[in-house]
Amino acid sequence: MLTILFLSAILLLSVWILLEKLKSRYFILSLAKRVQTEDGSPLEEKVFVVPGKTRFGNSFDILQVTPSMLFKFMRNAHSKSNGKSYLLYYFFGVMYNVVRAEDVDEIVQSTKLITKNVVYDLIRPFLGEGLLISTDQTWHFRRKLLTPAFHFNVLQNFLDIFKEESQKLSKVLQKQMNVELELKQIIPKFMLNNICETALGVQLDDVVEGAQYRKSIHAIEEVIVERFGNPLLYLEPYFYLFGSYRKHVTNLQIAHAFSSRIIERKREQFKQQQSKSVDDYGRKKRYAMLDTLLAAEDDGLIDHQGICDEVNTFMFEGYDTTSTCLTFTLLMLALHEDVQERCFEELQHFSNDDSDLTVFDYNNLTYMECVIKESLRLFPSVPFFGRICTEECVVNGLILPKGTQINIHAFDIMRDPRHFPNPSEFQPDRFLPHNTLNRHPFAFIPFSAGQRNCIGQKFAILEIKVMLVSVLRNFKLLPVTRLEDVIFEYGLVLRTQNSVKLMVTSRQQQQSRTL
Ligand code: HEM
Repeated sequence: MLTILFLSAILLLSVWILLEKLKSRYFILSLAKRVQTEDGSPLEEKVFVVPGKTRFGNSFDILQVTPSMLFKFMRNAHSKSNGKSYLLYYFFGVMYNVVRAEDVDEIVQSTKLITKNVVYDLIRPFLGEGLLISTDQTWHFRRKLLTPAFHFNVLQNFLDIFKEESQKLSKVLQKQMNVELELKQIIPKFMLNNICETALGVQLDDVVEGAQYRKSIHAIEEVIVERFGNPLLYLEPYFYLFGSYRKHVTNLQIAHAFSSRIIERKREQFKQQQSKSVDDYGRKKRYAMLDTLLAAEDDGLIDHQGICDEVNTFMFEGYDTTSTCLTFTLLMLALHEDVQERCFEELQHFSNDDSDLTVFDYNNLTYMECVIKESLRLFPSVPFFGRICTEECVVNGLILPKGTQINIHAFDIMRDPRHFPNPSEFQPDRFLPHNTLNRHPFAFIPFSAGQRNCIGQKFAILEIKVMLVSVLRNFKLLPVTRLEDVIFEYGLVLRTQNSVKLMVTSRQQQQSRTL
């Protein structure tokens, strides 16, 4: 009897020791491997582990949440972390959330960490293996192929198109002076026209077509966000049975049919112009984005599906991000009359006729650029971006198990008071050249950083400047939406639950009234 008791005690002790050992390596109830520190120091010294609501880690913390609840959940986790980057444990894996500029460096500079994480799997049916989502050789090859399509010389050719659209925008505003304007009903149309006519080289003369595309993108986004907030919907069969599967498929068809029609139209034009692959001086022509892809197709370097994926990626990336940026910049200008006036004054140093302005003139609008950057700092169109560890990797002194999801929260990083004192205040002067000298290189990352940074950032800044110049010359912006009433939410880009509104009034009338 004694022997049996003794043996049972030994067995229990062994099981207990084994479990303790396992517990230090694995989060048993989450079926996930734990993050360890490289130097064996306590994990809490390097990173904050967000306590879960149940014994299963954070697996049940964000089931069936709305996009705004999810946004709030992440901000709450950040506020609890005391400025440290933080870990969330889910079933089968861990998520490393980066909220410090100092922690960004090793991730974006790593040649191993270029694969996007599970969030992007939800976008894959829409954008396929386009530049945003693809990885390894496909990504390397396409990035190299498309980089020249964003060369300065190519951007220069886009200037007239941007100016034309900015004038169209001003005409629309002219008809709606002194009434409340909902910016999302106005801005996106012109930004979609811009990307279609520049990068893709096709004019959107059919207005209904563009409107339908924008509606379909919105519907696709709604479904993606619904899945994003409920991990069960990541599972295809569950999504098929209980999610908005039909809505997803119908709208994908509309969006893909739209981009296919654009490719077909351009293919016709391209065949006719193709005979001339050098310019008048005998130099190899630099093509805009879709021409580059069609030329590569001729050389057997990309297939039709590849072109579709890239066109979808560029149309989406090139229109929703810039619409969001312009919307928030206009809002901030309306709310800060002094900043608006300084921008207007800066314009007085340039020709009064927009058609005379060159790319160099737009580059020299230093203060306006500060305003755009400060708006992007506070309201980054892409509030976070992700990577996955395709193998175990050491980052910032942490051993991240294979499969770790990494999210870099630009939204939090760019509101870090160590790099931006009084971070909630709108202070464009922070970006004047002498004020940026000693700033951490990854404190301001609205376009991401490293090799997977935004290929279209120069395009975006030029485009937004051209639109702003035309608006500010003609109108004074007056506030309607107050910042304290804005409720942020996650979408494919940063969204607000309520509409962003402002009013415009004629600048000439205003001036004659004050004289
Ligand atoms: C204010 C406007 C914009 C912002 C804030 C922005 C931001 C970003 C960010 C943060 C990324 C990295 C995303 C990630 O890693 O998940 C990115 C990537 C990308 N952006 Fe932009 N973007 C803007 C405008 C544009 C425009 C105008 C275009 C095209 C004309 C464009 C095309 C792309 C593409 C193709 C990628 C993927 C690049 C790669 O992985 O190689 N973006 N952008």
